[in-house]
This record gives sequence, C-alpha cells and structure tokens, in this order.
Amino acid sequence: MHSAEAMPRQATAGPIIRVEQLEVRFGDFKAIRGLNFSLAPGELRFLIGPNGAGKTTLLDVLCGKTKPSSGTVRFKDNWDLAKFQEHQIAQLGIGRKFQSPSIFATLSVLDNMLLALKAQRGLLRTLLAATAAGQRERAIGHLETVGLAHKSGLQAGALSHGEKQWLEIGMLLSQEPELLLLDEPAAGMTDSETEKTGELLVRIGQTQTVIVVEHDMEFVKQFASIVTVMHEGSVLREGTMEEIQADDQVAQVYLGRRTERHDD
Ligand SMILES: Nc1ncnc2c1ncn2[C@@H]1O[C@H](COP(=O)(O)OP(=O)(O)OP(=O)(O)O)[C@@H](O)[C@H]1O
Repeated sequence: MHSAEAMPRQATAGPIIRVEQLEVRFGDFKAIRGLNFSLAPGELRFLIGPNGAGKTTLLDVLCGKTKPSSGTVRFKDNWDLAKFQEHQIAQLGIGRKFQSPSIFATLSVLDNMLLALKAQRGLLRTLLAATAAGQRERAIGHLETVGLAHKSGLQAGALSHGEKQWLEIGMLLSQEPELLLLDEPAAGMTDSETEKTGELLVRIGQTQTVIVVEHDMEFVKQFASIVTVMHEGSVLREGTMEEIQADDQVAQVYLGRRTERHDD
C-alpha cells in the first residue's frame, strides 16, 4: 500500500516527470493520445498549443485530478502517479494552481498564508512543528517571494486580480512543492501584472520545477527557455521559442498559417 505522507522526499538524477505513451479517454474521445513527455528537475517549462490540444488534461493527470486510461506517469522515476489520489500527489510534492483563485476573501493576506502553512504536507508539518513566530516568518518569506509582504495586513478580497493570483501562488509555495503546475497564471492581468508574474515565475523556477500552460505568446516569448507544443493530445515539438517559431508544422497547427521564413 502506498502512503505518500509517510515517504521522505528523494533527490533524483533523472527526470522529475516522465510520461510514457499516455492516453486519456473521455468516453470514445481521446484527449491525450500516445503522449511522451519528460522534464528535468529545475526546469521552467512552458506548455502551449491550440485550444483542445490537451494541455489542461495533461496537468490534470500530473496532479491526479484525471487518471490515465493507459500509459505511465512517473514522478522522480519512483512514484507511479496513477496509483495515488489527488491529495496524496500534493503530499508527494506536486502543487497545482487552477485559473480561479481560491483564497479566503474576508481574511487578511497573512492569515491566508498562515492557513496554507497549516495545511502543508504531513511530514513537513511534523518536522517544522513550527512555533507561531516561525510560521509567521515563513509566511512573510513567501509573501516577499510573491511581492505581497507590504500588503500582508490587507483583506485578501481587496487585492487586485493579479495580486490574488500571486497570493495563491504564495499559498502554493507554502506547501513546499517540488513541482508546480500553473494554468494560465497571467490570464486577465494588466500588462504590468503580467510582467511581474513572468519575473515571479523565473524567480520561482530557480528553486522549483515549474510547468506553465500559457496562451499569451508574448508572455511565453519573454519568459520561456524551453517550450513544449502540444497538438491533438500529443507533443508536436519541443525547443526554444526561436526553434518553435521557425517550425512550419507548429505554424500550421498552432497559428493556422505558414511561418514567414526569411530563408525561403
Ligand atoms: N471531462 C471531459 N470530458 C470530455 N471531454 C473532455 C473533458 N475534459 C477535456 N475534454 C476534451 O479534451 C480535449 C482536450 O482538452 P484540454 O482542456 O486538455 O485542452 P487544452 O489544450 O487545455 O485547451 P484550452 O487551451 O482550450 O484550455 C478537448 O477537446 C476537450 O473538449
């Protein structure tokens, strides 16, 4: 019997995520078909692709919300994620942020963080059996990371849309995930919030592995190093944004037109 909570974290030399021949069916429809994907620890990977390509479904599989119909999904080459429930996968160290923020609007920003710390994974909770002062320090530390320390006393409901998203990312960080899954973190943000979100992702990417699903190509261009392009439930291409932009097949399926190539 697997018990995610009882297991210590293990360092890994191999990929943090290894997906092989993944298939996800909804009835007769295959949302993911024969998908292979791997991710090295410490990567900040952007996932792009046209509507319906299967990006969200892939994140759903990685966090345990959706189960594979076939194929394997391994975390740190050790954990077969299909065997775990969503909350166990969170305890293993995979944190997922959905598009709509789930913060407590009537509580202060700091109290939201403190609540998230209380909910942190079992082993950590024991190890850190933290003093109130220690918890507070950690909460403030995460608020500093997401740029909200100066708003810690404010009611969370009074934050701007972008700030709420950052607070939720901060709350996710307090779970100390090794892999963070973010679905369109900059959606609906102002230009300046979008810019700050990109900088935040790069900063978080220095200590954690991150997968970001994103539609905003300007955002991806600005902040991505390696991009995975999905199409019809599998990986079409992987590479730098430059390589992806120069790829005719990507242009055809993703942009619906051929790229203008200067060497043509
Ligand atoms: N629960 C479900 N039941 C049936 N079909 C589903 C379900 N979830 C997703 N799908 C279908 O699977 C396909 C992939 O959806 P998914 O949301 O993963 O794509 P996506 O790449 O994230 O798209 P978008 O960019 O529009 O969010 C779509 O055709 C979608 O309609």
